[in-house]
Amino acid sequence: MILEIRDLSVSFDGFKAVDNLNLSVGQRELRVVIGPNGAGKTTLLDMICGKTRPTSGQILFDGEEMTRLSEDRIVKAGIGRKFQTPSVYEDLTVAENLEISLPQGQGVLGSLCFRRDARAREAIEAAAREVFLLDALAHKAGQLSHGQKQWLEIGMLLTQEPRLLLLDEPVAGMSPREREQTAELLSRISAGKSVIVIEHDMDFVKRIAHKVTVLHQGRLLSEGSVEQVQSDPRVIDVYLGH
Ligand SMILES: Nc1ncnc2c1ncn2[C@@H]1O[C@H](COP(=O)(O)OP(=O)(O)OP(=O)(O)O)[C@@H](O)[C@H]1O
Repeated sequence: MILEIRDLSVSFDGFKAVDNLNLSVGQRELRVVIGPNGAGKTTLLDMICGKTRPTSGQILFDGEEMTRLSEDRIVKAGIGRKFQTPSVYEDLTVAENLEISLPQGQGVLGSLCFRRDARAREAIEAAAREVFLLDALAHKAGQLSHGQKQWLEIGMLLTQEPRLLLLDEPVAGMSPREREQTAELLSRISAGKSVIVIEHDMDFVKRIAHKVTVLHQGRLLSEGSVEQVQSDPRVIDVYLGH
């Protein structure tokens, strides 16, 4: 297991947004987290990446306790997070956006060493190719479609070579074609890393999920294959039946 969450809870002014949650994610697993609005999905990812501090419980990444580490340390440990709205630098090109996200010391700008320069270029091109943006390297990020911005942000995360990627509704606002490409991208990524995706679109969930976790009111409601959770009466009752 790359991620083990034990008895995790967080309260906001006495309200339990995540309540005694246990969750394990395997190596090269693509896990999808679903559940109604307010179920605690985003809060769960916020705790894994260190943005929100749990009230109690443990988050073990590759056997190491992450619970009290800073967001920076958690990124360095190998956990990358993408938020719901893309946050790319609109005035910079695709290549520049990818470059500034390279791990420290690898950037082309200010680099005096030719070989390092070439390595950085290769890393930028590899990331751009991976997220379907090789032909757009010189374009300003502000000119990209919403879906392409989402891909650029995934590319920026990939340059940091995370071992666990956390994605909050990665296909929101994407065209059908972009969704298809994103499904392909996520399958490729999960051949080498673990991925946790929050998603509402069940057709997309069916295409990508190895396993699904259903949250409701901060608790684990159901877990299993897409077919298993889709036929679970509790899931139909609180989520899929609506
Ligand atoms: N910082 C905070 N302070 C107070 N309450 C919060 C905070 N963050 C989240 N909550 C509450 O915790 C609950 C869970 O929110 P969360 O955003 O994790 O749900 P979600 O499952 O991601 O929902 P959605 O599908 O709408 O994004 C909600 O009731 C929300 O209002």
